[in-house]
Amino acid sequence: MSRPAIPREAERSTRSTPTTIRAGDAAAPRHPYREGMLELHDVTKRYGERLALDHVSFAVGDGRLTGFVGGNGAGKTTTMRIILGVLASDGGTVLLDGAPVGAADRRRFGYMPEERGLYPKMKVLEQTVYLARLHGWAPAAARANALELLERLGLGERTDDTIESLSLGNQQRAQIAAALVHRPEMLVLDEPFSGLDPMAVETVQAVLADVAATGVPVLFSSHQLDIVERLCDDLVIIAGGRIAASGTGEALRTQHGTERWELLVAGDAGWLRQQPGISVVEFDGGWAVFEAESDAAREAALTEAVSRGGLVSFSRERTSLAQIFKEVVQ
Ligand SMILES: Nc1ncnc2c1ncn2[C@@H]1O[C@H](COP(=O)(O)OP(=O)(O)OP(=O)(O)O)[C@@H](O)[C@H]1O
Repeated sequence: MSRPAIPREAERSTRSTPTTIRAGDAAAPRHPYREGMLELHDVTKRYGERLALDHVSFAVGDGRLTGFVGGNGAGKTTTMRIILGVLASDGGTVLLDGAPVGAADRRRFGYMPEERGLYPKMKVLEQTVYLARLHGWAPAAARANALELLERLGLGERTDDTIESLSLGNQQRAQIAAALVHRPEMLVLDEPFSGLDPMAVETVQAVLADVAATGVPVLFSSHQLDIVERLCDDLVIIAGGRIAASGTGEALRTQHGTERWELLVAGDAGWLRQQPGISVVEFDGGWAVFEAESDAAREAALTEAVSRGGLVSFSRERTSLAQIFKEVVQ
């Protein structure tokens, strides 16, 4: 995966970036555009008696948009805070390119926390530039990055407004700009799509896809399964502090999705309910979605539809993430 052509280190101020030595390669300083992945191994976290994370393991590959999905209280925020080092785990490891993630790595991460943290009285551009400067960017480059990003996120007209004067959706866009303005090498976003209107969702999706396309690993949590399904390369599903499933959408479909079939006939498809080995999941007049207990049962249903006449279509339904989610968390 190719990295952006922008010479980031050269554009930064003279503040030096700490050098990390790769495990197993004592002589080589870490390349600023690293390739590799973020990995969690057996990460465990307790809050008093409550076991919030129970041996959580998964990976976020370079250039992969990874959706982190789970119900309320499943452990997403806790996991993200541990990745970012704002919370200590009770066990397990977080690795970047095979080496434990340290403070120097984390300075190159981008993070959008659950509790949004911009200064309400500060102007949008001023705030965004300030955050880039905190990460070591020189003034002119910080301003150029901030302006480009704010424009892209639809805040080009609002750069001189204070954060508190923005609508909640626009504050959210500003928060996303804040997480991205220093061109992070790893991006972690807690619910970046919550509270966004459909146009803003599209804009943010495109921005995140572009960031991932430069080779950055991106992990984001969301309750909006349709967005996750559309956007993600990989998925991690967490339930009750344990990883219930992870992998590409296709792999999860193959492993977990119960096959469903969709039938459309010109008349009424009510007869399908009486078909042996068939269980109707959704029904509306001549349209039905059903599961078949065997290939023979499915073929018999199709034969019956043909013999009754008026068959319009018969196809396999693509398993939705919502369906997989229900299946793996129950
Ligand atoms: N500071 C805390 N003290 C005690 N328990 C906590 C604390 N933070 C989280 N928990 C508990 O740990 C579990 C995981 O919480 P977490 O916030 O990580 O879940 P989540 O998946 O992000 O949920 P949501 O989607 O609702 O934001 C929950 O049972 C929660 O109540």
